[in-house]
Amino acid sequence: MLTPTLRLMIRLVLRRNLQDTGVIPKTATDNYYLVAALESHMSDLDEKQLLLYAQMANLIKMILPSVEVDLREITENFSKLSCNAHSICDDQLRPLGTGLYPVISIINHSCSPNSVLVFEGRIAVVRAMQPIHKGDEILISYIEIAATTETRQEYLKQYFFTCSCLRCIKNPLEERKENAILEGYRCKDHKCIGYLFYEAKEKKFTCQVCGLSRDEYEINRIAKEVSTKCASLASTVNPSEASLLYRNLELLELKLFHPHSIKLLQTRETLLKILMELNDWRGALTYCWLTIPVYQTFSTDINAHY
Ligand SMILES: C[S@@+](CC[C@H](N)C(=O)[O-])C[C@H]1O[C@@H](n2cnc3c(N)ncnc32)[C@H](O)[C@@H]1O
Repeated sequence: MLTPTLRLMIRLVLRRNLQDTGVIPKTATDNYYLVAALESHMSDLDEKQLLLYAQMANLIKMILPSVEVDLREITENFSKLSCNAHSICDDQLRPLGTGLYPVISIINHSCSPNSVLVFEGRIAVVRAMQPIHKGDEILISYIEIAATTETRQEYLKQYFFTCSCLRCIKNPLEERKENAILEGYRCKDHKCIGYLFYEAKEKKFTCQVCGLSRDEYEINRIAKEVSTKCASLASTVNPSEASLLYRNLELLELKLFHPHSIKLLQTRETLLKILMELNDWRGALTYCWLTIPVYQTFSTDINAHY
């Protein structure tokens, strides 16, 4: 089966061919489709990526033997596609394919964006997530924003730039705070959403908001239970059974992780998908609401929340 990117590339090659032979007219946006960004990025591609693109270009030559195919141009275009195309998802967030939208392609990235790209069918819609003042740049995130700076920079390598948004250039203390929320533990007082720093000398994790501590032994014990539960989930295929097991995992993770941690978010997002599969829309909506505060935290100033 052809990948969405390959299918899109075949359509672009055929379109270009039909235009070059005068069968269909050229349009004003044609040149824009694959020139946005990446003109200088070919030299940045690592060998493995270049080889993959070259192999895919060869595949197109085999699929379209009667069409004149410029291998270098197609290799370059694959690379441009990877920077400019977007995955189209349905309203249940299932990937439907890949789309190239000339106007959307000019929107830059931020790890704390003011807008989000969503799809209504095949129509791409950019929605503001907060008031945007006249003259402000509209920014979306190309990647999952519930991730540490290190992980986000890793994800962004495929777009050939180093992000320097406010979230990426914060000071070491702010960085530690964000990591303690995303990958750390929750406060002993479940009403407090403070973040915990590890104190090696005393082998304890102390909440930086209320001052309560959790000892390392207790944390390790629950962490072990969580990983045992996660391992037992791998063999589950039945959605009803999976929903029960994931709810148990969620309850256990709630005792361990920060309420806005990536681990808890992932468990809740999995539960959301399972509940949609079970047509339990009320349950799915509840989990949808539970994921929102995590994203709110990172699309605005983190200090406003903790
Ligand atoms: C979809 S295009 C965005 C539009 C592009 N800046 C342009 O002028 O056509 C993606 C490319 O834009 C650049 N880009 C996007 N966001 C950026 C950011 N926050 N900092 C630096 N470069 C960025 C990168 O080169 C990336 O590969």
